Amino acid sequence: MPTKFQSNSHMEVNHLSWATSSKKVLDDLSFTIERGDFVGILGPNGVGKSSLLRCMYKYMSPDSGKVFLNNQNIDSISHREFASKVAVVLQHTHVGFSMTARQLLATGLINQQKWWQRIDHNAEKVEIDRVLSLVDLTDKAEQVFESLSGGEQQRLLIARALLQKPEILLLDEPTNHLDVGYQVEILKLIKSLDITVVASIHDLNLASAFCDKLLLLREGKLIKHGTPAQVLTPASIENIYGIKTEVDRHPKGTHPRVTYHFDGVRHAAV
Ligand SMILES: Nc1ncnc2c1ncn2[C@@H]1O[C@H](COP(=O)(O)OP(=O)(O)OP(=O)(O)O)[C@@H](O)[C@H]1O
Repeated sequence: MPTKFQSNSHMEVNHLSWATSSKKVLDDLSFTIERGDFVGILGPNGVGKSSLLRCMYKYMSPDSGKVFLNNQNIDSISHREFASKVAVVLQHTHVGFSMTARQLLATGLINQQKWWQRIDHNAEKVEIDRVLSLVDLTDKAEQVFESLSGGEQQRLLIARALLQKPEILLLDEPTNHLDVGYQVEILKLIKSLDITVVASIHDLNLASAFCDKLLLLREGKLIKHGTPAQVLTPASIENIYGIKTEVDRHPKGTHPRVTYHFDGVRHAAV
């Protein structure tokens, strides 16, 4: 059957499957990412979230199925053109040799330069200072990447992705390593960009508060896709994670709030 694109489709994953020699990791996944949506990918450890993202950013080819960007099969888009539209922030990024935060950010601008253009170092500096300030790392600009804390590295990599001015940002656990304050700050920042975002997230309450749509995976299959209220029900959470929860409305918003049951745990007296 030919793919029927939805009018607002920014990315489309169509019957995507991928397996290792011993395991079917992604099993016939189909969904549409609408333009401007912040989409969260949820599911237990090892369920295939990173593998799905890898297929979506052209790092890995699926065994079957297709991924479309602006209704164009990503296989037919050159890596350079793809990189000008889609930025990626991974969980573990190795920076091969010692680079300061500022030098690392400068590498994020290389893709945008055309060979006939002279590099405007002043404009580059202004742009780098802007994103350093956005992620609150101005005072770390001259520090070597490896000597930054895990959270600082994560924020710097997000800043580098923002320099690309992508239309789509794909993030693998962007809140990993971040303390609660920065988790909220980074998600607020990402949300304020007004671009399409797809991110794997473990924290159900943060996913509920920030995401427009959620994809819930189990054993490589898409179990639910919809708004946080449609996806985050006690039944689906118990089905996927095996824990009991209460789900009500967040008192400061309309999104679901998930409270975990800790049966059998003796809590401290108040
Ligand atoms: N290149 C590979 N070779 C062998 N197995 C792989 C490979 N890539 C992924 N896997 C396996 O596929 C499964 C899904 O891995 P993936 O990293 O996509 O899960 P995830 O949902 O992102 O997990 P987590 O939440 O722990 O980050 C895991 O069992 C993993 O070991």
